[in-house]
Amino acid sequence: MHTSFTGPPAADTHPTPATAEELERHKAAITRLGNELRALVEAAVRTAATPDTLHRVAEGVRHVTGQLTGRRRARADIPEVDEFPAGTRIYSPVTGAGSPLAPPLRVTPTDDGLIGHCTLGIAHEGPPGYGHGGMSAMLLDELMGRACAAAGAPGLTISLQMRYHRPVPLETPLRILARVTGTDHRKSFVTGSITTEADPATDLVTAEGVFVAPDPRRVRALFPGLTADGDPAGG
Ligand SMILES: CCCCCCCCCCCCCCCC(=O)SCCNC(=O)CCNC(=O)[C@H](O)C(C)(C)COP(=O)(O)OP(=O)(O)OC[C@H]1O[C@@H](n2cnc3c(N)ncnc32)[C@H](O)[C@@H]1OP(=O)(O)O
Repeated sequence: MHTSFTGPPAADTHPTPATAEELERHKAAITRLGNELRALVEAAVRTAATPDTLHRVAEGVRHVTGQLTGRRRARADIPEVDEFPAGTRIYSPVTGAGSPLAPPLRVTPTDDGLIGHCTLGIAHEGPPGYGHGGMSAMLLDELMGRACAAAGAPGLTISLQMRYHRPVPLETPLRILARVTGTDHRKSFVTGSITTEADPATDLVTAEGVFVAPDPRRVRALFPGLTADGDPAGG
């Protein structure tokens, strides 16, 4: 068992999945809820409904929220369905299928790094019709961090320099690239870019980052949810 929970177990909660099949079922259910929540967020920030309707919907959402607060993971616990640090982070605000905050970014390897695909919605808006600059930074920070992990040196961002060349259009398929360009002991130097799928030659945003693999003696203190061999801890 990987994940620990706080609070009393509720009768309507599923026992912690143990088999690969149960994990897949759990991931599918998390993903389905994430899809519905993303649709709700998008509808909520786009709607022109009346105040009465908004109050009625808010009441319904409060009721739904109450169904998910019985059995919860603690702050530092790593969900059982996750592969930390290089793989699935199902509640990541960038790549997580289960997070209503995530576009989500779909990541695949390239010859020399990673490529990500996503489409930003109106919930990610900065200037009218365009993506928030913080969203661009979040997409790049995540993919650049994942590129370090894919290259065998998972690390945390110590510096991220952003250049915003052109606004990033909403509701337009995007292409995000990340590549490790060099290393120095525990530091990795990484570049990244955002373009549209339709025009991959025109950089909208570029970034340069430095990531540091934490001192191994600090990893347990930083991530108490990991065991000594780097797997999520039991709980
Ligand atoms: C199994 C293990 C997995 C672990 C890896 C998990 C990765 C999981 C990936 C999730 C996917 C990505 C997600 C998106 C990326 C985020 O969003 S990360 C969140 C934002 N970043 C942070 O919160 C990092 C905050 N900073 C820190 O906690 C500490 O600086 C660190 C990164 C743990 C390094 O601490 P440390 O291991 O004690 O390093 P230390 O020995 O002090 O320094 C090593 C070198 O780095 C330099 N350095 C260290 N920190 C800094 C700094 N803040 N500023 C400037 N230079 C610095 C030092 O000067 C030193 O350089 P040299 O003297 O060798 O030239």
